[in-house]
Amino acid sequence: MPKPFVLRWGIISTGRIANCFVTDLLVDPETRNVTDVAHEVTAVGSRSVQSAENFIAEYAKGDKSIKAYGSYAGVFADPNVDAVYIATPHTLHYENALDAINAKKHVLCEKPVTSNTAELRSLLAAAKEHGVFFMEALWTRFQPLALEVKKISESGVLGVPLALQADLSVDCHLHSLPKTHRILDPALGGGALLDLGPYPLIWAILALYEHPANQGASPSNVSATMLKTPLTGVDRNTSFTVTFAERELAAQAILSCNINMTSCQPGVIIRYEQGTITIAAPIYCPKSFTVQYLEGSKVTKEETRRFEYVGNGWHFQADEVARCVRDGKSESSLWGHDKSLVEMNIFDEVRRQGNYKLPPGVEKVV
Ligand SMILES: NC(=O)C1=CN([C@@H]2O[C@H](COP(=O)(O)OP(=O)(O)OC[C@H]3O[C@@H](n4cnc5c(N)ncnc54)[C@H](OP(=O)(O)O)[C@@H]3O)[C@@H](O)[C@H]2O)C=CC1
Ligand SMILES: O=C1OC[C@@H](O)[C@H](O)[C@H]1O
Repeated sequence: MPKPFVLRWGIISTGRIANCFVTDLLVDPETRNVTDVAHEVTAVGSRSVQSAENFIAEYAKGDKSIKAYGSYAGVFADPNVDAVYIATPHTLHYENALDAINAKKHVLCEKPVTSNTAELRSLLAAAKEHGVFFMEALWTRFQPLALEVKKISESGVLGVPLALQADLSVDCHLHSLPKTHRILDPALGGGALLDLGPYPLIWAILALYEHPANQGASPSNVSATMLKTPLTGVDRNTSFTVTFAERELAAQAILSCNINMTSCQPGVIIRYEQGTITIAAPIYCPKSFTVQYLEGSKVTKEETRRFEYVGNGWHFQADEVARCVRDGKSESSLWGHDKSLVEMNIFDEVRRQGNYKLPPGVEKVV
């Protein structure tokens, strides 16, 4: 068997999601039947070298070959790093990703990719100029369950999609959080929309935006409302509808995200002309979905599919990055630049309608 292409990763920051991502990176790809690509962590950068060292000890089994840096710049300059994974709070993604791109590193950047569309456009231009791969880490889109939902959705067995409802809610226990926590701090892009909004939206993008009948059209309308927490003024409860009606498709997504309650089941309902697909919460990493075939309101058949693998689902996006880098691609065909742009355009509009302005100077490009 030919040797797998090995992507050498540098990790930026040592917080919660960086831990999760590295733990999954170190799962043997053969456990998910992947033999063409593999991953190696070669550097970890933190604001404190002690944190980087602790991170390597705890999450990378103390591997002495991994370099610990007390800055992010050290990782960007390291010749043994091919791709950088950025896991800092939302409003830092732009400057961290730009530094990585300027150092000619491929980039996988956590969601939401930037604070706004203008920052994203600036990053895409820089990635093009430096000839590097760039992708938002919308991990859900690469999970086997999502690939299967897309296949059924576009096979035509249920007809075309008409409507979609999706919610992601997490009880963040707001009153116990310090106001400087990234969920509450407006300077870090706090609130429900930027943190949780990508997940209901990813299902709308998969089922509606990507549907062949939509022919790649951007939404024709976005309507939104926000309730803010009096603690710091960030959005606590956000609802938005996204309409796709520019081409052959005429469908609406009703989406919501909340940071003061837990999710309900099912997390996503996609309604087609002749059936429904319901996806179990949590919608960022669902483990099952059910297809109901309908004749009128009568259910004629029902099938539930369940998914299991070693690890927690963050490794599928890493495999995609490795394949794209190996193949010299500038973007993924599963979650390409156009989809991040659709997302950020929608978020800009939702924040505009919800009158949620980030503090002056937080958005680096406007
Ligand atoms: N895909 C997914 O499932 C998830 C994605 N995320 C995304 O990942 C990003 C990080 O979230 P999460 O890991 O939960 O956050 P954490 O607060 O746990 O970690 C963020 C890390 O960023 C670094 N950092 C740099 N500057 C700052 C600053 N001013 N304030 C706080 N931290 C700073 C710190 O690392 P250091 O000190 O080492 O430099 C810190 O540990 C967010 O954008 C979020 O949307 C989050 C959770 C799940
Ligand atoms: O991406 C995420 O998914 C799970 C949430 O708990 C977390 O806050 C968010 O960043």
